[in-house]
Amino acid sequence: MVNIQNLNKAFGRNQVLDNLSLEIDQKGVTAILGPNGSGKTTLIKSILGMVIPDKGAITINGKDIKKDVLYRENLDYLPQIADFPDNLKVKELIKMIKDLRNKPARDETLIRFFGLGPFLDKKFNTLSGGTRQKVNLVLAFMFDSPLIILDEPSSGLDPVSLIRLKEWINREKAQGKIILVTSHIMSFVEEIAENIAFLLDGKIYFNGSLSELKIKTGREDLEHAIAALLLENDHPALVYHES
Ligand SMILES: Nc1ncnc2c1ncn2[C@@H]1O[C@H](COP(=O)(O)OP(=O)(O)OP(=O)(O)O)[C@@H](O)[C@H]1O
Repeated sequence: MVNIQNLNKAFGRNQVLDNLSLEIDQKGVTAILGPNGSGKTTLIKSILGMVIPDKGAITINGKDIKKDVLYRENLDYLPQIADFPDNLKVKELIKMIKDLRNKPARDETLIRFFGLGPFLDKKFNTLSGGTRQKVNLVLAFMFDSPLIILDEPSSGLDPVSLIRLKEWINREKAQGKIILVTSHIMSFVEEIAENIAFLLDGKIYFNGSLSELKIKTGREDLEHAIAALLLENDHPALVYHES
């Protein structure tokens, strides 16, 4: 269970997270949604300890993450933009991460699942964007952690790979894991997520099930439900000026 209490984070004068509180105790997928720049990645990185909040507390399974750095042993993360050493082959990269974590890994199963066999001897930085994303997915899923955080996991994937990703996420859900996902692809979110946390202006504007969100906004699909939330709030993300 992830509990976030009164989190504040500013970059200079830009107050990105403004006393944000959120409790994620449901197993399955919670999608963290919000307009560009609303702070989704900042929130995720705060959970990961990669961004240090100005104020507030985060606990995972009741333990304050500031006091227990080992919590990251049981957490896996897919970054929006992965930055790996240049010139490493895919198999060397996977081995490096396995050596660093020193835990049993399901890399072979995942390599087969995402069809990465032919790319193992290629250098990571020479791969196409979608193939790189599949390597990132292998790295994110291979340690079988109970908490998985995926920042834009569908980015760059072709339709077949996207179906595979949804299949894999469903497998993880069936094992009772907590999965946090950000995505701007609402059809993807609608297929995988049970819960929606919607960020606006540094706060959680909506937190509940997908069906509650649709009922609240009177919309049948997530895309229109989100647009209705922004409209309700007269949010600048929906204002278009012709110049
Ligand atoms: N390291 C940083 N230094 C300064 N400003 C930052 C930094 N990281 C994020 N920001 C700012 O914080 C705000 C929120 O950024 P963040 O990446 O968390 O948004 P997001 O909701 O994930 O956006 P997107 O949907 O575009 O990925 C933005 O205005 C961004 O410019």
